[in-house]
Amino acid sequence: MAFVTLKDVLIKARAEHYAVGQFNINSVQWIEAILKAAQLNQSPVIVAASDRLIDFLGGFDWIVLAVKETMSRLEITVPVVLHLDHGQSVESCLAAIDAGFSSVMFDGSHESLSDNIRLTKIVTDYAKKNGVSVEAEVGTVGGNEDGLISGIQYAGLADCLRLVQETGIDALAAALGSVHGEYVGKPQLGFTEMAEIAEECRIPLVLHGASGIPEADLTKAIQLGHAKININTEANQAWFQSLKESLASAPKNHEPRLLLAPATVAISDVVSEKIRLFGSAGKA
Ligand SMILES: O=C(O)C[C@@H](O)[C@H](O)C(=O)COP(=O)(O)O
Ligand SMILES: [Zn+2]
Repeated sequence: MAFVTLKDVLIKARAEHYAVGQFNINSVQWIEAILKAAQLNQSPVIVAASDRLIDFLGGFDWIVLAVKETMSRLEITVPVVLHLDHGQSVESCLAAIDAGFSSVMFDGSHESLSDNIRLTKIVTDYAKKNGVSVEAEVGTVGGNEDGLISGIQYAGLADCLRLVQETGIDALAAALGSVHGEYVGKPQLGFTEMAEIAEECRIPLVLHGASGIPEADLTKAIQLGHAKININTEANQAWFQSLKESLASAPKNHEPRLLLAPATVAISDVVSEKIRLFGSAGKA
């Protein structure tokens, strides 16, 4: 079964005010867990590999093969996007496209706006020729380093408009106060700016760093135009918690399958919960 693109799933999601979840893979276990949850809930899904983990995961070709094989083995019928998350260079994005990813994010958020636009445009030109969708970012999503939140830089409307209009991207990650990893304190999302950017840019918005954001804020973000929501940390925390419980309950067990099978179910449960919250269940 072929992968679909962000455009295939996000335009409908934005129009009908739900969001499609992006769930990151951290090993083959995650692939199975995410696909099973999407199929169970009859939801479109975005399976993402973060650029920083491509080598750890076995490389672009292996990831494409592994996701396709798992879809076939599990008889997955729901729409699946295979997305490169936080592509760190033009070269990475082109390599992902050549390997068969159906979508890429070019993360030029640390570049000047003009370089971000210039590099994103190289990616969109190549992606369009290959029928692949592109996400790009303006502003900076914060990070949690040793319990300190830093690096949040809110996206401005004028910058968002330029990036969208000058590159032809399919989805826009406008950083509006969210943070990758665990939050310290309450997230401060810029809802006023969000409404304005969604209204003016007219393309689906992407929310990075969605783990730990209260449900009401996520629902509001969806109503205001977010059609793609990224979750990684909460699935990893569920995996870790399950693994700790397995180790504690049978400390002499060294059989990986017995330790990891419950953890796969724990990931799946988080994905199912998010799919229902985002309103994409039954939208496949
Ligand atoms: O950790 C990664 O490399 C992927 C994440 O940045 C992902 O794009 C994301 O935004 C998820 O955020 P989280 O749920 O706060 O981990
Ligand atoms: Zn992210």
